[in-house]
Amino acid sequence: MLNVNRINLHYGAAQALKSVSLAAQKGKVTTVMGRNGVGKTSLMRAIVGRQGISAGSIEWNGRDISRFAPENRARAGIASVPQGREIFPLLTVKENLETGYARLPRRDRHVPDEVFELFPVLREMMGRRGGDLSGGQQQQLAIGRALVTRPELLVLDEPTEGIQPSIIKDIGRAIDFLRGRGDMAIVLVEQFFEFARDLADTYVVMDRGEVVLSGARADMVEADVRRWLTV
Ligand SMILES: Nc1ncnc2c1ncn2[C@@H]1O[C@H](COP(=O)(O)OP(=O)(O)OP(=O)(O)O)[C@@H](O)[C@H]1O
Repeated sequence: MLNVNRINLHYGAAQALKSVSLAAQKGKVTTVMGRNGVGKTSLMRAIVGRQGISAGSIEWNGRDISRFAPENRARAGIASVPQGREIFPLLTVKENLETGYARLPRRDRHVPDEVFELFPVLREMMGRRGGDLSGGQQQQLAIGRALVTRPELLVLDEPTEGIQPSIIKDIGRAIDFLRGRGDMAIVLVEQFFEFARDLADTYVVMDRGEVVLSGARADMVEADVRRWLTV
């Protein structure tokens, strides 16, 4: 279980997160919604260790990982699909997937079958360069690369951004499948409201660095959430 407890995050003097709390459980999807620039990516970066926090704590499976370096969080089972995907354009699809091997014992250094079951296009494209894939295929590759590390916490930052509807559906199905396996906690940052709503077990809405609404999807009042999302 992930517990983010009242964290602050600063960029120099500018405060991007103010006392933000969030929980994520295995077998559940926690969605983070909010307009551009409200701090969603900063929260993701804090969870995976790419940005330090200035107050509060981040606990994963009962351990305080607030001061862990990103590679130690990865070793503890945390993987992310960053905004903009960050795949390696000059490496092939196969090589991109293999970059996930670094933290795995030798016997686990293979791509799990489920990656190709969820995203068959990756098998067809194994020899192609990452940079030659469409945006949607790159997003599938970024998710596949995260799954290679067999994460127990998967953090996805706006996976539908700039992606065509058919691939958005595939990504939604993949997230739903991974949730159903029950052994992975999923944090989904998403601005596409319907996509976020349909996948959420619990949700938080952020505005100006703070959580302004949160709860179970079953109790969500859509109009209240939408009010925070419209400009
Ligand atoms: N590296 C940085 N240095 C300084 N300020 C930053 C940095 N990264 C983000 N910010 C600022 O922190 C605030 C939160 O940004 P963040 O990217 O976390 O928001 P976001 O909700 O993810 O937005 P988007 O949906 O556009 O990705 C913004 O005001 C942004 O300008």
